[in-house]
Amino acid sequence: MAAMNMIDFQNCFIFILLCLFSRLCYSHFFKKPKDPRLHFDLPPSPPSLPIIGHLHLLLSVLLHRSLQKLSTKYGSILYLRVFRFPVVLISSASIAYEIFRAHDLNISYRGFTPTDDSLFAGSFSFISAPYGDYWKFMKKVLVTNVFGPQAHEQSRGVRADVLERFYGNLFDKAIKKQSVEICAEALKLSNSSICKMIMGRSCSEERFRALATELDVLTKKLFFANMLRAWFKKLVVSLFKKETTVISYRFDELLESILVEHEKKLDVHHQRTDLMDALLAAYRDENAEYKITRNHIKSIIADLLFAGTENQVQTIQWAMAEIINNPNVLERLRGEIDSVVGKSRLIQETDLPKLPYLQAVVKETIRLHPPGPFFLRFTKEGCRIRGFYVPENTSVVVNVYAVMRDPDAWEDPLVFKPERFLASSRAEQEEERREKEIKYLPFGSGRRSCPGENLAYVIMGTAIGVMVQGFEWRTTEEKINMDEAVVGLSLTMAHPLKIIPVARTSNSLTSSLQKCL
Ligand code: HEM
Repeated sequence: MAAMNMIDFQNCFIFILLCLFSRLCYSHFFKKPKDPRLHFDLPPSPPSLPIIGHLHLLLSVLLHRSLQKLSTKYGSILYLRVFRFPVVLISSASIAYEIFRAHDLNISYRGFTPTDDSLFAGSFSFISAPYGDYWKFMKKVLVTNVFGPQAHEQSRGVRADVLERFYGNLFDKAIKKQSVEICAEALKLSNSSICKMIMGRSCSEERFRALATELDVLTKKLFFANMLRAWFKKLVVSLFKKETTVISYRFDELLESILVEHEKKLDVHHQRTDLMDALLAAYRDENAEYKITRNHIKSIIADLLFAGTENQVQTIQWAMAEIINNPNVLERLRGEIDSVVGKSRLIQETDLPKLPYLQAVVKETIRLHPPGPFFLRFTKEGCRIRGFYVPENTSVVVNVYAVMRDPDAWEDPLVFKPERFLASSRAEQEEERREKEIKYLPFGSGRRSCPGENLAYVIMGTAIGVMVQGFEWRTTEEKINMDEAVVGLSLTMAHPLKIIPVARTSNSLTSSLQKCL
């Protein structure tokens, strides 16, 4: 009898558990939330599936293209639902302009859930930080020590050195008649420039590349997790916690040793020479505006390495592919460089203002092939965009790829046409600046836009300039295959560019560069 009672009790307990579980599932997945459309005028929405909403539309390898097709069919502002979590997708230049004009502060947060002790997307990260005291303090430190005009001027020699080595490597390969993997060479250049500017030394590219690739993939997962909310988001993020911790630990190990080196150097020489020194000084300053920790220092360095390297690598690769596929562009570009710089010394940063066509080639490359095809923000409060209501805590995804191929904003949007960025008169330049603000968003917009834009133009411009000035390029195919692939969140070439340099001069141009510096 006792045993029977026990079984009854167990069954009853299981039954109650099942009821509770079904109720939870029902209320989470099936019960309709109070339909906000009854109260608000939400943006249009494509047909969705039960439970998952529009999730199936986001499961695409070339997501930027699937979303672009979706917006062509249903509209430039769309309301999507991932389970019950709202996402607003923006795909036109004019709407993107409107949200940054009218709602910049409201969407100045990326909505990342801090993964506590991690250097990435954690509570120490500058990129993930909400717009507030920490972000403002760090932005000031970054402008003073890396991105501002004075800091830029001071680090010019470092970049010239790296550029010279970049040319030297290519020249070496040309002599040995070896092919060049553009991504690998561009990574050395980009990584060394950024590392030397912020830490006064370079890091091992192999080690960095391995970490950056892992991090890129992880970021994609966190990016999607961040479109979700509350406990569900925490659950998804916790699934990647181990991965995040492992990558973070490896970066931490690398950066802690460099930090210790800097501490020793500062104790002996008392002289600040790079960003890490400035951050250490702030860390030791009792009266600093914001009290930062060692983790803040390592996290911002990791942020800069991550945000500043791969984007440039991909742009340099796409630019060379476009230049080789468009012989008329190559001819005009080389003509401009030869006439301004000549053939006896290597191009340098200070030549760039006199090379408008080179600048236009870089801009047009990023327009057609933005390395980050979309970026994510979060609404803090409900707001109206184009007359539609966008509720609070909605993920706002701007499809930059679609915006910069928007046929309403760009003439021949699919054609590689650097001339579109050439402005002859001052009035035209002003017009171009205004237009650019509206429809050219590869670096984002508003207060959370990319602080590295000018620096990136200089590093990429001189790198592309060197490749065009110093070498002819041979390929095995008649036309370079421009198919796209996405690695992590970066838009890259499906068939990495491998080309053979032939030096245009029998002697290296670098010794003459040294005389100029
Ligand atoms: C081709 C080169 C680059 C591209 C296309 C690019 C693009 C972007 C984009 C789209 C954003 C997000 C903007 C937004 O949310 O509105 C961003 C943010 C950021 N980028 Fe870049 N970037 C490039 C190079 C760099 C470089 C060289 C650095 C630094 C060394 C850098 C550092 C950052 C940082 C720190 C942020 C976060 C800003 C914040 O949260 O306030 N980027 N970048």
